[in-house]
Parts: sequence; structure tokens; C-alpha cells
Amino acid sequence: MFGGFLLDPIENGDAAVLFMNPSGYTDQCGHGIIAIVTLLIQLRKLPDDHYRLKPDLMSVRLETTVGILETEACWNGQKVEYVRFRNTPVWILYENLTINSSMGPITGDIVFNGAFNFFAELDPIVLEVKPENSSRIIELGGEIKERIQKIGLDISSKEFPQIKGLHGVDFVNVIQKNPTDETKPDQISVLVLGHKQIDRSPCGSGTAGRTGLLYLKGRISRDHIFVNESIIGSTFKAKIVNTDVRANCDTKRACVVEIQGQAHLLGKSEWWLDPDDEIGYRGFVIHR
Ligand SMILES: O=C(O)[C@H]1NCC[C@@H]1O
Repeated sequence: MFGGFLLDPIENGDAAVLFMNPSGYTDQCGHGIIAIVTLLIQLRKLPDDHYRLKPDLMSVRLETTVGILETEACWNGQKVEYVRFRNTPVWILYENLTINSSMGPITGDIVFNGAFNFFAELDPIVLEVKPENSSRIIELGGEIKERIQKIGLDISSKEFPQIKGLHGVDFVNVIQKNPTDETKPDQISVLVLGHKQIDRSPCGSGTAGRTGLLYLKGRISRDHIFVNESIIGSTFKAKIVNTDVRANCDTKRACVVEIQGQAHLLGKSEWWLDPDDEIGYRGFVIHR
């Protein structure tokens, strides 16, 4: 579960959003973007002239802490059928890094996709990404994150100085399939993040990171439609839309990946701040 604070836009966006996860604020949240765009449209929060019925797509610009993100939504007059967003450019910070773990050496890459994540392919015989294995997945993710932190690598972005350190560890089971078959996933993956949490969504920014990584390493072609399945079987589709990009203040080859997914509105609640409530104003976090 992530939260998103909707704020007034200041740079010609339709809205601004600040994401929050159970361990603090976060810069990029793809599943949150899909949810927020769905909410803005379905709750009629946008000016009337924005509304376009399918087959036209509605365009919504969101201001985030990693720049303005362009999104498009398919609106049928009652529901948003899907949202597509262009993730902040993806680039590789460290390639083929081997980390010793209690399950043996694990090799992966640290990628920037709006946050820094370590992506590692695991043979399902060693560890299958499925709900029954979530405790083991969380443990291994925490262990790898700790070891990477201990190595003391410089994990930082020149463009977004507020983004430092490893955000999460993404475990991937690769699925062998015909690359043109979009009905089957290319992989099942799960991101371990924060304080012993796992993402139950396919992770929008992580899907962009993994697709961009495979493209930048020459493992998929530019026109591959990449399907990423979450630990609970939901999917996001990814498409590479720009390969002529440099990032990290022009020091890195990068690419822009578009993610498509669907969100559903589940309820509405209201929160208040009481000026006499010191704890509410200051906020608090209790880590397990
Ligand atoms: O969809 C996403 O991008 C988010 N899911 C959990 C971690 C990421 O911020």
C-alpha cells in the first residue's frame, strides 16, 4: 500500500503528487501514478475539456519529484480501462554485481528507474516468486540490501540529489516464451522494499527498470512488448518509447519506457489534522 498526496501543480501539470510508502516518502511510484490518474478522471477532478472518450486517449500530466510525467488514459465514460505513463529515463548504475547471500552468490544489476533497485534473476528451483515464499523472499531481499549497503557503493543520482541509496531488491523468475506472444508474461517478479515489505503490484517503476535494463544490455529488441507479472498474478505491460536519451547529467545511456496498467477505485475517506494534536502534526514511524 502506498499513499499519494495530491497537490496543486506549479509547472503546467494537471496535478502534482507526492508519494508515501510505509517507511517514508518515495520519488517514483508507477502503480500509484496509474491509481492517481484513474482517480482524477473518474472523480471528475480535471477540467471538462480534458475529457475524451475512447478510442481517443485522455492525456494527464503529473508533476512528481522526478519530473513531469506524461500519462494517457483510456476512458469509457464510466471507468478508466487503462493508464499508460512514461517513466523517468532508465539507466544502469552497476552491472553484474555479485553479492554473497545465505542462498549462495546472487548476481544482479543496480538500475535507476526513479529509485535505485537491484534486479536479480533467480532460478525458480532456487526460489520461486509466489506468495507461499514471501517470508523467504523478504528475508533474502533484506539480506542483499544490507550487504550492498555494507559494500559502501556510491548509489546516487546527479540529476535528483535527493535520491540516494538502494530502494529495493527485485527478484525475477524468467519465463521462456515466444517473445511476440503478449498474452503470456516474460517474467514473474517481486520487489522487496522498505522495512520488510513486498510489492503486491508488478511495480510500475520496477517494470520500467527491468525492461530498460534488458534493452540497454541488448537482451530484448526495441519493439518487444514486455509483460511483467506480480507475485499475485496481476500484470503491467511495458514498451520502449525512446532510446535516444542520456541521463544522470549526460553521463549515462538511457531509455524511456512506457508502462500500462489498470487501477480500481475502492473507497473514499477523509483525514483531518487537529491543531492540538502534536503527534499528528509531527508524524511518527515505528519500524519493526
Ligand atoms: O509501482 C511502483 O513503481 C511502486 N510499487 C512499489 C515500489 C514502487 O515505488
